[in-house]
Amino acid sequence: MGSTTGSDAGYDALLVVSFGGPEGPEDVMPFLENVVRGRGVPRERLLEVEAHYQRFGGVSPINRQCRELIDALDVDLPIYWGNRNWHPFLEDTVRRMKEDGVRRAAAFVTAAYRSYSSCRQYLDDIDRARAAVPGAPEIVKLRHYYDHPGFVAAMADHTREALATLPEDVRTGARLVFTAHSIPVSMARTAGPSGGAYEAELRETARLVVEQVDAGRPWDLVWQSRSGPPQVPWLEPDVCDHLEALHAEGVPAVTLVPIGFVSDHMEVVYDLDTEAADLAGKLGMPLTRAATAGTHPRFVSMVAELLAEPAPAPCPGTCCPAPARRPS
Ligand SMILES: CC1=C(CCC(=O)O)c2cc3nc(cc4[nH]c(cc5[nH]c(cc1n2)c(C)c5CCC(=O)O)c(CCC(=O)O)c4C)C(CCC(=O)O)=C3C
Ligand SMILES: [Fe+2]
Repeated sequence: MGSTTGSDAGYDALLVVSFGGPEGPEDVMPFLENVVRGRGVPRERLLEVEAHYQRFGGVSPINRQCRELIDALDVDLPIYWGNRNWHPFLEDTVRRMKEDGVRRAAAFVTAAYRSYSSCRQYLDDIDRARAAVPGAPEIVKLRHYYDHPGFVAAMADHTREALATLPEDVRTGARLVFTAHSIPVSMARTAGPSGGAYEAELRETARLVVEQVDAGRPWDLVWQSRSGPPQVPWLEPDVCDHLEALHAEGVPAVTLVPIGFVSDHMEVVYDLDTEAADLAGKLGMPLTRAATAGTHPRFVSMVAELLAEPAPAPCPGTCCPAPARRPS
């Protein structure tokens, strides 16, 4: 396993860590129960989300996207893959890594920004999986890559392509609307080492993308896929409310850029391509959606570049704290 990639930091394997998603109708409810265990998501919300998955035959695009990314990666290390919420589960993968003799793996997490859900929770998942496997390998989480030139270049290319598919007469006036998964306001406040990192990092990535695509074009950052009980405040505005507001202001067209997701998820194919697209149709407002980073060559090469960096310092234990667990 003498490798060029990652040899400085001494890795002998790459572990891709993701959220996981169902791959058939029977998987949907058990998957959702894994996601929301102890998190106080109301039953009605769960049934609503179940229906989104069932519209697509119970299949989320996320696992396929993980497989495609892994196939596209060009690294001189064995690659493993483990998820938080669905097969292949992280714990099973860590067990296999141990059996294969892996000693020190780098973890690439398919979430680019800092928050409890997108950083600390993955660190906790890794710790829990290691604790369940005696002799488990050391696992070093690679750094956050929201502002990495590879991620930015991929999203800039995809944004340019989506703008170019708008009808010509509305293209010049079209607004770029960046979207990310909403999180509770309390979680946003405590994101990162000094708070507010989730929103600040998303804004920075959006700014870098706009700079490459069309500096000076107006853009917004809005939120999608709100969950949780209605009395708990989450980041706003929601993308659909925002589309209505833009339409009322006379904005002639929109290109949505799901900057918060690194590949297609149910949130992208349902909340944007179905719900937001239907709304735009009703409003008579042309809408296109930028592809996620997925297997864009610059995003793929970014992973190898991250592996070649010196091992990052671990997140301070105080950053991105877990929210209080609520019974559902
Ligand atoms: C910040 C963030 C990311 C981005 C970072 C990352 O990528 O990790 C993300 C990704 C994802 N979220 C996903 C799915 C879900 N998220 C939920 C619920 C929640 N998400 C939250 C936050 C985030 N989520 C939060 C604070 C909750 C409330 C409950 C809790 O505190 O955990 C629920 C429950 C039902 C509902 O929607 O209410 C589902 C089904 C999928 C898979 C989709 C697929 O199958 O394609 C992916 C990639
Ligand atoms: Fe963190």
